[in-house]
Amino acid sequence: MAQTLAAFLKAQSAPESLKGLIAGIADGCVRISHAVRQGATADMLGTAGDTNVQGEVQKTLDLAADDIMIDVCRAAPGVVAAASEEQDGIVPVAQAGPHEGWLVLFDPLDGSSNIEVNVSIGTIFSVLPAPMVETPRDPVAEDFFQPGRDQVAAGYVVYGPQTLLVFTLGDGAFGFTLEPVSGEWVLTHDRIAVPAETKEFAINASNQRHWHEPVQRYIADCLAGTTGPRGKDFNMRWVASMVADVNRIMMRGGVFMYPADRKDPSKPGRLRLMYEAAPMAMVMEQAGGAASDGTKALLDVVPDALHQRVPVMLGSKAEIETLLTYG
Ligand SMILES: O=P(O)(O)OC[C@H]1O[C@](O)(COP(=O)(O)O)[C@@H](O)[C@@H]1O
Ligand SMILES: [Mg+2]
Ligand SMILES: [Mg+2]
Repeated sequence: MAQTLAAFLKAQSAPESLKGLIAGIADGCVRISHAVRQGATADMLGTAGDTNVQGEVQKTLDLAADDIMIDVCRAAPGVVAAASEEQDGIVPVAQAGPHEGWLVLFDPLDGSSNIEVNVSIGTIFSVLPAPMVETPRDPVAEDFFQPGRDQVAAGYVVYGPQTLLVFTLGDGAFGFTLEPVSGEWVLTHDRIAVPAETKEFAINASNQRHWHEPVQRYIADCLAGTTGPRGKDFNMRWVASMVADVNRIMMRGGVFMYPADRKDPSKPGRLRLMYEAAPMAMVMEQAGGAASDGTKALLDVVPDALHQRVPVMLGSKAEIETLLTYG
């Protein structure tokens, strides 16, 4: 009998409140998965009529998933505050004090453009330590401005043909599949190891004319295949849900890129550092892969805004090293 998430968490040496939080997030994602599967039968498709702080149209499912994740944070032990793609500011839950506590960040529904077309979507989460302060005080946004390296846990769920939870507590990355009959998460991917070499890349090629020169050269060399300097044929995949693209790379290797480009010089890349890039980078590193913003490890980027964007290059270690030699 495969190990359940509950049994796995029990065996981990992490603080009890952190394990309780992960169990709560997993339960919350089961609820989100039900909402995803209801689709049009429960009016779960379509827009909610509002925009988020980034000017993106919010979908019904974005908001339903956000409500569930905020509920999880309010109910879980030790959570001091939460932050979400769908919330302008932080959501205070408790006071920071002279005790251990957690700050939770999430992208409640990743890949929203795929909701109506029934393509895999997901949830991404990150857990940071709350500051320990002698005199209890309300949490503030600045408490969250810690590099990804400080994360105590990170992970994602893919709502695809299977519902899969992949997470790390800082000692390896593990995958649990939601067993549809029992409703249990069971360990199906023990200590995931991303192949170091690859012949597969993922990038939104419609942005090609906006890319900077090093990315242009790297992709041109991949496309040249056996006739080019790389001497091998590459394949290309782009789901447009980061969770699905990165999960594919976790399972069979590859490179995922959303680089900075010239499309909108005010935006250094499309993906958000704190609830998309940093948690995926931690999971990727814990599985033996690599993650960079093009100049340094993604986990070393220190945020100064909740919704800040960052260039992302992550995946198979040797291929990321090759990509970085392009400048
Ligand atoms: O529209 P594009 O350029 O294909 O961008 C796709 C990227 O945008 C995202 O959908 C952003 O996520 P949200 O749906 O949470 O806003 C990523 O999952 C994905 O990698
Ligand atoms: Mg997203
Ligand atoms: Mg989202």
